[in-house]
Amino acid sequence: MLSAARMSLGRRAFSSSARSNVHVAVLGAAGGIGQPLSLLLKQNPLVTKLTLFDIRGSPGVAADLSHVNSPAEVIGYAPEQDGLKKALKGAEVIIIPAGMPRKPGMTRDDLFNTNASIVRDLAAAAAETAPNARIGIIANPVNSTVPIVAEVFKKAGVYDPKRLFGVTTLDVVRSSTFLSGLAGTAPKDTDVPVVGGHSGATIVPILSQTAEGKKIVEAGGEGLAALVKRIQFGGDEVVKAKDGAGSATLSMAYAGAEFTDAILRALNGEKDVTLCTYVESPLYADKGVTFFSSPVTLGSDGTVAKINPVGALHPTEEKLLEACLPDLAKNIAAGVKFVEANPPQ
Ligand SMILES: NC(=O)C1=CN([C@@H]2O[C@H](COP(=O)(O)OP(=O)(O)OC[C@H]3O[C@@H](n4cnc5c(N)ncnc54)[C@H](O)[C@@H]3O)[C@@H](O)[C@H]2O)C=CC1
Ligand SMILES: O=C([O-])CC(=O)C(=O)O
Repeated sequence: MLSAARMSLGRRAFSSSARSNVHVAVLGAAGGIGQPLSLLLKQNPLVTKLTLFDIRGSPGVAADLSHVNSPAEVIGYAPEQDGLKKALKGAEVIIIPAGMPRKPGMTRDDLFNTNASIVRDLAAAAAETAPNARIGIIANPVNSTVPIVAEVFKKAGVYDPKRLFGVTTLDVVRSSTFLSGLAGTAPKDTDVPVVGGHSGATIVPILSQTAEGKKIVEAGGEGLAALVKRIQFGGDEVVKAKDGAGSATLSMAYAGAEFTDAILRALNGEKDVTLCTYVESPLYADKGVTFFSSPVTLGSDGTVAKINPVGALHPTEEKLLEACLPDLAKNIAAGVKFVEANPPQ
């Protein structure tokens, strides 16, 4: 079993010996997630340069953020005059929240038609201009958009699976919040690994691997079912409450900042930084699930060093995992097929 530090939540270790040259690019920076995420990254002392790109509004967001008195230089680029390339040039970490959010009644897969091509085109630009960057994909449906980026990078001949991540941190954040709320524990001490993918039944919280969660799993019944459902459908809860105005933005920005911070900390020399993230994975590849989220340990270059297995599961969690795999395999295949049929121009 892995240590409780696996999700790295609430454990910001800002070192005074921070590497002084980490350039982070945010694509989709003027959106509901992009703006607060960029604000949180501007506050991170491990970031020294922050470039913001969006099809609209990023120069304004950058001007605003540049008045915050933290070290990171912030520059916003519009699509004109090769703005995307300029935003990507020299980027070591690229975070992509560009894309349409859900409205009530939609599934994440309903976003595929719009977001697949947005992510494909941004990935093609990244493959050309910043092929060695670490890339975190927030845009939904994550289960498919991450394989899309992989296929685009393969076509460009620059794919390194160790550098590509799907951001599933919000599922870990939600699990920590919901479980600690029930157990009366401190959220920062309540780390729940969440494995699988990022939509409905593909989200598999492993509650039994925490002391508080184990009690709930062993008690079973409606209490367990309600907690698992809330974690798996936390996104729907926000979509419904926002009533047509989008999906989770602030909690996602927080989660995206935590995800990015994990990469920055690994780059800054912190050892054994481990977090659940959706990566190309051998764990269930024999079932067609070539991408899977499990606890991943980062190396000193902020890339995947070790993909850890899911660990011991309670029988109810084994069932959740069984239900996850076929859906995930379909979502991955859809992403691969999309790039085959619609290669980047
Ligand atoms: N991974 C996760 O856990 C989560 C993922 N999401 C997803 O994140 C995405 C963004 O959500 P929001 O920020 O709420 O949406 P939003 O609509 O507020 O912002 C999206 C931004 O992307 C920009 N954009 C669109 N096409 C672009 C392109 N080709 N290049 C650059 N920028 C482009 C838009 O101009 C807009 O500013 C959605 O797909 C949503 O489903 C949302 C919450 C959690
Ligand atoms: O639910 C959505 O569409 C946005 C999302 O991925 C989440 O909040 O987990």
